[in-house]
Amino acid sequence: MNLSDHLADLLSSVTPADQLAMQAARERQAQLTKPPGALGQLEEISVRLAGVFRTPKPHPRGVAVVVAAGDHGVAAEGVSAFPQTVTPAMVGNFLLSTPAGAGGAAVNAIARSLGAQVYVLDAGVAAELPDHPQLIRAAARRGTRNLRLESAMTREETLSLIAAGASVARQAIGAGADVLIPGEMGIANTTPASALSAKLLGLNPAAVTGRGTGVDDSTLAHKVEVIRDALARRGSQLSDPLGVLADLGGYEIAAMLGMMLQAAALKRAIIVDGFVEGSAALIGVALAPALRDYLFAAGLCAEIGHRAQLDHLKLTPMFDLGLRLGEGTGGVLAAPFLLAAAATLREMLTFEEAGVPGGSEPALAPEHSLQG
Ligand SMILES: O=C(O)c1ccc[n+]([C@@H]2O[C@H](COP(=O)([O-])O)[C@@H](O)[C@H]2O)c1
Ligand SMILES: Cc1cc2nc[nH]c2cc1C
Repeated sequence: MNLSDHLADLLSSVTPADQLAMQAARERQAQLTKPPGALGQLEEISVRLAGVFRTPKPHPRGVAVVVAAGDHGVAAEGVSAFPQTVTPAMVGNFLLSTPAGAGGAAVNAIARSLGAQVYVLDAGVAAELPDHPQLIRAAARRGTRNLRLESAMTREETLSLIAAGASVARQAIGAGADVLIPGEMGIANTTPASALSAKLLGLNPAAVTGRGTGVDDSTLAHKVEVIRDALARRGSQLSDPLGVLADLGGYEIAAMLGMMLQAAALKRAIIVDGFVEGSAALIGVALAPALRDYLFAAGLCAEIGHRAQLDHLKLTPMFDLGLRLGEGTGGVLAAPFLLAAAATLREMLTFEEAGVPGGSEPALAPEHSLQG
């Protein structure tokens, strides 16, 4: 199958969540031993999980994060607080042996603390990466082109990274993941993420461009100008979301999009971590609106454009810890909320089952009805 047929196939497999299972879950939530609504946001999460897993008693088990790494030609414009050499060095860090286990980065430590699997994908790092048995190679090119001046990626490269992301999602799901977290690492990637967000949301670049790794005021102003120039090229049209991604995106963003589409096609829950992940999700819902049913927002991240992304996606963040790291860290932190929400629906007893007074009266069967 060629790559564009592969994408068309994936898009047509992304179908809406199961409304009947959601309705049954809502009814069950109303009978569980707690005041109505007392589990707050966990209740809506549990109902949405019922829709994803197509049962009023969902039982998601494995959690996996895939860290896709890529470099960006636009780094040459001086839009990051860190040099591009940090990207391959961090890929090394994701894979390093440490006394605690594999990987010395935040995502490794957080994933270990919660029992989540970590996969590492070279989506297009600029430097040659040394071989490592756990490194999944998918680079179509060593870093994107400079999006200020030209299209960052070709359509073929974009399709190839979407397919690579889909493939690693199948691998993770095959190994037991029911909750998939796309994560990323790539110096300068908040610039493409901001450019994509400005374009897709129709917002002024200044409204969706933040400090990323922590750029100062003058670098932030320059970053906004770089994004304005990129948009002024008019290299793509909103009616062609794949073209927009190729024009303004990044290889790891395309890979995360592929992961999301594949996980949704296989009816798994997807946690969307931060601002860079959010930009992949915006392309995803433009291509396949039903993708939204499978997305769960982790926390609100510190990038100023994140709120606008989540509003567009109609997703509610689960916490606000001021995270601005990336790597899928917030997504991994959010996973226990999903597992716990599903457990309430699956394992809590109803008022009737537990013999607790105060539940709503079950509807009278017609043969017992006073008028019957
Ligand atoms: O996704 C986010 O919310 C996020 C917010 C701020 C920074 N990051 C990470 O920081 C890097 C991009 O920042 P920058 O300043 O180089 O564009 C990249 O490696 C991302 O993983 C990620
Ligand atoms: C050290 C470092 C680690 C990161 N992880 C994700 N983005 C990052 C950016 C930097 C600079």
